[in-house]
Amino acid sequence: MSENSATDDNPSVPEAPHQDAIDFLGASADKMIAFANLLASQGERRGLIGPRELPKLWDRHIINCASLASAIGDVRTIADVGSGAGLPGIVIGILKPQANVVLIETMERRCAWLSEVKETLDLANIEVLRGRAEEFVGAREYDVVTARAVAALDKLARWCFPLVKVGGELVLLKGQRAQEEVESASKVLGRYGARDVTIEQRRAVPSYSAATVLRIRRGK
Ligand SMILES: C[S@@+](CC[C@H](N)C(=O)[O-])C[C@H]1O[C@@H](n2cnc3c(N)ncnc32)[C@H](O)[C@@H]1O
Repeated sequence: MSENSATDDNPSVPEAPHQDAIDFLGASADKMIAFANLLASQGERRGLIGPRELPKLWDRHIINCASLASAIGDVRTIADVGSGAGLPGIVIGILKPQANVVLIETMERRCAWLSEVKETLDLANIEVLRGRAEEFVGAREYDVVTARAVAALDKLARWCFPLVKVGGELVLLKGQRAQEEVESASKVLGRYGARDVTIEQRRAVPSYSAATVLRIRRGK
């Protein structure tokens, strides 16, 4: 287990996760720390994460995504659209080894990164698909589709709802304007019979920040 701590001299060393994070992660802790360390050592050079984000890697990124993962029940199939550095897709894949987690990402070099992380951490439940979410419509449907920082909700719903099974859910990390986004996207949400819309401040680990999680169920 890593004993690293962030220092001004070496910003590529992430802070060590708090003890309550280790407790929350349980059997997933070693792989999550290994993922954080990969991001810290390669993320900036590979254009995945800004240098100023590194000291906040656990709070703003890993635990933020873990809070979203904690909103997802025991489902079999999950797709994360626009995974980028693996946020939240890799975090979900580590926390939910029983689920098949598909990472849909359009940029080739980000897909290369995601595939390397999958191999390095031996994440057999993760699959990386290169392309835009819209290109995969009709191929498969998922119990849950997730996304963080990819697009505004009206666009995201158009791309992602066709990938969600009827009765399944979109589970999104959003900002403070989540409610406004829901109102602006009402037309497209109506097209997919959206129901059970909830916006929740979710904090998987008490000593870290809460995440704004928006959930919308697909109707008929
Ligand atoms: C701002 S980054 C966010 C990455 C990551 N979700 C995060 O929170 O750090 C947005 C990512 O979405 C990808 N992307 C944008 N539109 C997409 C689409 N239609 N289908 C799949 N990926 C998309 C981009 O290539 C980029 O990697």
